[in-house]
Amino acid sequence: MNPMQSDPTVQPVPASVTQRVDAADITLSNPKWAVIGLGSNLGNRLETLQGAVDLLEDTPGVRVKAVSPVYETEPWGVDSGSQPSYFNAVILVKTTLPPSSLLERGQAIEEAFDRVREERWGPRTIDVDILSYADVISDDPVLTLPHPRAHERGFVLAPWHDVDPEAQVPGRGAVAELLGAVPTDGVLARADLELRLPE
Ligand SMILES: Nc1ncnc2c1ncn2[C@@H]1O[C@H](COP(=O)(O)OP(=O)(O)OP(=O)(O)O)[C@@H](O)[C@H]1O
Ligand SMILES: Nc1nc2c(c(=O)[nH]1)N=C(CO)CN2
Repeated sequence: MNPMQSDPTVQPVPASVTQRVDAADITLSNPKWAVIGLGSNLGNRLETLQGAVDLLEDTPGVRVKAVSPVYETEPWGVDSGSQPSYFNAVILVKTTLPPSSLLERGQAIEEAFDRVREERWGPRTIDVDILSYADVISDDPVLTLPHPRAHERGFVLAPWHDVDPEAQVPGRGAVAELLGAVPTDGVLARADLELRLPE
């Protein structure tokens, strides 16, 4: 058979499919900045934070671009003295993943560190929060963007400001301004510790 002859069994690709493929191509060639908050108050907290950074970097479509200093912080939202102190950090990633896939990956990382959910704001080996994704604003309870409590938490705003002094919390204002308006006693930089930026 002449290979140049058209194959009658091949159907034309519907326009809707072409559009979806084109849209996916645009996402792939147009990575977005996302900001991720990490917290740990059980086990080897520094090793766990580093493990989460490394697992994010190992994720296809995610590149870790910056890591904040490590903070040791008093547990927020619970009775003082009822839980061990946290290590918190904030990282900046560039990603071609959509927000829902980034959330899923964060939750898979929590599971990899055997995180258990028993009580609200209970102690945990690792918490991976999506603090912001580009300038997206969404009140979907499965993935609220920006994170609904980021703007009122010193343990989030202090490391976020360190890693990106010009950052904005979409719809809420500049991280620098918000940081000036929240209590930061019990939010201490641990200059003796640091996270490695994956190569
Ligand atoms: N921006 C977000 N980042 C991570 N999870 C989110 C976000 N918005 C909504 N969620 C949802 O919140 C649910 C509960 O998350 P999680 O158990 O980590 O809460 P928490 O860390 O204890 O508390 P907080 O949300 O106050 O930090 C998740 O199942 C997830 O679907
Ligand atoms: N200091 C501190 N307190 C918290 C933290 C956290 O990461 N650090 N996370 C919480 C639920 O996400 C609740 N309280």
